[in-house]
Amino acid sequence: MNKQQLFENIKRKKSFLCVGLDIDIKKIPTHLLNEEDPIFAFNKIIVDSTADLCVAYKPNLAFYESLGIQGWSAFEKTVRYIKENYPDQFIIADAKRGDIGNTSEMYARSFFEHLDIDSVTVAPYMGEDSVKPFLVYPGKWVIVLGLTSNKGSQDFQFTADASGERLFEKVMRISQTWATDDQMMFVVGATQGKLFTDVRKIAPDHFLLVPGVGAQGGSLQDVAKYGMNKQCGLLVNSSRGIIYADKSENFGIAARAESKKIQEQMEALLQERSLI
Ligand SMILES: O=c1ccn([C@@H]2O[C@H](COP(=O)(O)O)[C@@H](O)[C@H]2O)c(=O)[nH]1
Repeated sequence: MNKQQLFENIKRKKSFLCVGLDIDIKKIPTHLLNEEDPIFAFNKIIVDSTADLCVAYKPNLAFYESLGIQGWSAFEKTVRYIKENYPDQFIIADAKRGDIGNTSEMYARSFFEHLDIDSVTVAPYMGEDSVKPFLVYPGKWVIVLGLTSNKGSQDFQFTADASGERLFEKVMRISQTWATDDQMMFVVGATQGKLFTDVRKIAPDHFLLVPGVGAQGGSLQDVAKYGMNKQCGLLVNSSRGIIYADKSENFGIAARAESKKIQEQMEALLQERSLI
């Protein structure tokens, strides 16, 4: 999927919502524990309940890997289920990979060849040769950590060099020279509010993956105000706020209601900017 196709999906669905599939076996309704694959059973209901309201799904690998083979199998089944039943969805493997070149090649092979996922998040700390192996797959995306949503983003990402350029700015300025904006996005946390203005000075045309609304308290309105561009340019993720909106057997209905609430706000924001 390229940038224009992603934008077309956003306009058609009036939504730039990404539903985060961060499934903790300790938090899913207990009746599902009788299923052969409780995590997949949970995901199937979440996906079927939300697919018309979002344009992307983001399973975070940590939640699957924590369960060993069973978790990885649930992850693969979930990806295949989405691809077969909702082929217009953009799938993000939130794995935050990145290593020396030959190792990154294996990570890329796993997500882009074995699973044919649309994109993977990558930590850029190890530099160009750690990111490039992900960029040789036509139509696939690398999502580079830019300015993260957590408190610890303050520890390194705001450190400025002698010219005043902050680390997150340097990361985004340099890494975008490795790929086109049809292959690379950046992660920018919803909790960063007004700083989206600074991000847009460096990356005016890139899509941004924006985690941090919902459970982390980031403001969708601020993200749109400071971060939206002429192709929307935003995939805003909510994980816990949607998947655990209700912990009973009605969790699918509640996930849908929560997604609908966010989608309606997104529709209004897209309308305000005359993008739909
Ligand atoms: O800066 C970042 C980068 C990644 N994440 C991930 O996004 C989701 C957020 O989940 P919520 O439950 O909606 O808070 C999760 O997978 C994080 O690992 C992030 O939050 N911030």
